[in-house]
Amino acid sequence: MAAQAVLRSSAPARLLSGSFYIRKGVLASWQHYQSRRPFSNEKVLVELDESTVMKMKNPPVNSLSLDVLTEFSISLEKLEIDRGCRGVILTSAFPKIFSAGLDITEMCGKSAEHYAAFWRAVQEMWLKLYGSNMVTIAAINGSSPAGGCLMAMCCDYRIMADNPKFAIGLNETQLGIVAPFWFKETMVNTVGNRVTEQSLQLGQMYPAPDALKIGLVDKLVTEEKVQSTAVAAMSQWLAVPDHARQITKSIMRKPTIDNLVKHREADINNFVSFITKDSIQKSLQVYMDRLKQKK
Ligand SMILES: CCCCCCCCCCC/C=C/C(=O)SCCNC(=O)CCNC(=O)[C@H](O)C(C)(C)COP(=O)(O)OP(=O)(O)OC[C@H]1O[C@@H](n2cnc3c(N)ncnc32)[C@H](O)[C@@H]1OP(=O)(O)O
Repeated sequence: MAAQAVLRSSAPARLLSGSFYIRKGVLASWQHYQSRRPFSNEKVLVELDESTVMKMKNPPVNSLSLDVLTEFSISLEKLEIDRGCRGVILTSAFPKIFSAGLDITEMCGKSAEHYAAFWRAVQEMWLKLYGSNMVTIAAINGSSPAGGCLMAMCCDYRIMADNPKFAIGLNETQLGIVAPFWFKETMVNTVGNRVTEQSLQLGQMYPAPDALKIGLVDKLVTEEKVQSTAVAAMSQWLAVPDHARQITKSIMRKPTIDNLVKHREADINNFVSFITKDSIQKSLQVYMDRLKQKK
């Protein structure tokens, strides 16, 4: 129930409305006490050290299941209303994988109701992360296809491990599926229209050095330095006055966020009717089989 309540709230209220600050003020004292402690969730760890760090921990590859997405949105919401938290670093608890993207098993052989709930959770994660008032920095310590790339692109700044074996991109067409309009818009806002058009059609995954070249990530450092570099970048971003940075972020992102909010239900219906097609189910199954056979 709690998860559903959070999933129904909408992120733009955080980024775009003044009422957020009133709410923050009222709740500040107990929340400050509550949320300065690390949260012990199962699949999304929140560590409150030098910087606040959210670590995805869903073995083996941090696929984004309904559970993970729900836990992620709840954790981010908690941080969002915590006056003591102005920025968050998003990373993976596992070396070599940031996130394998959406959990393909959530999109195979399930009911239409399940697909609708799953897609709502994907949307909610995006609304909360893309619409966050906090400074968000992705510490990409491994590969990051599709939904993993989307999460990274939602952040304000991206640091990736400098290893050509790690790749990032929206590879949906390689699975026989289509990146929805708001994935596309997030990528356009990150790397521009031409690169997005080509990347999406080809389902292109970019090894880290190429990702830097096209601006999909902002900085490459050695694997060991990804997190410390994120902490250093965070202090730089936090040196800017919050109100000015937040309003600027809102000006940049509001049209994209509004577009999904406006078409949210239609987008869920589109997803359900797309994913329930026999041909799409077959494509996903073939892709999963191939993944399993590659060993
Ligand atoms: C009109 C238009 C309407 C549009 C409507 C919308 C249409 C739908 C939009 C859907 C958008 C989808 C977004 C996505 O994110 S889809 C997911 C894409 N992800 C991938 O392609 C990644 C696949 N995985 C990999 O490439 C590798 O696993 C990876 C590089 C991440 C790691 O490699 P590694 O060698 O370390 O690990 P394995 O490959 O051996 O994998 C270990 C086990 O994990 C399973 N696995 C991997 N990825 C996933 C996944 N995404 N979901 C579920 N399970 C996954 C893999 O099968 C292995 O399992 P077993 O150990 O059981 O074999």
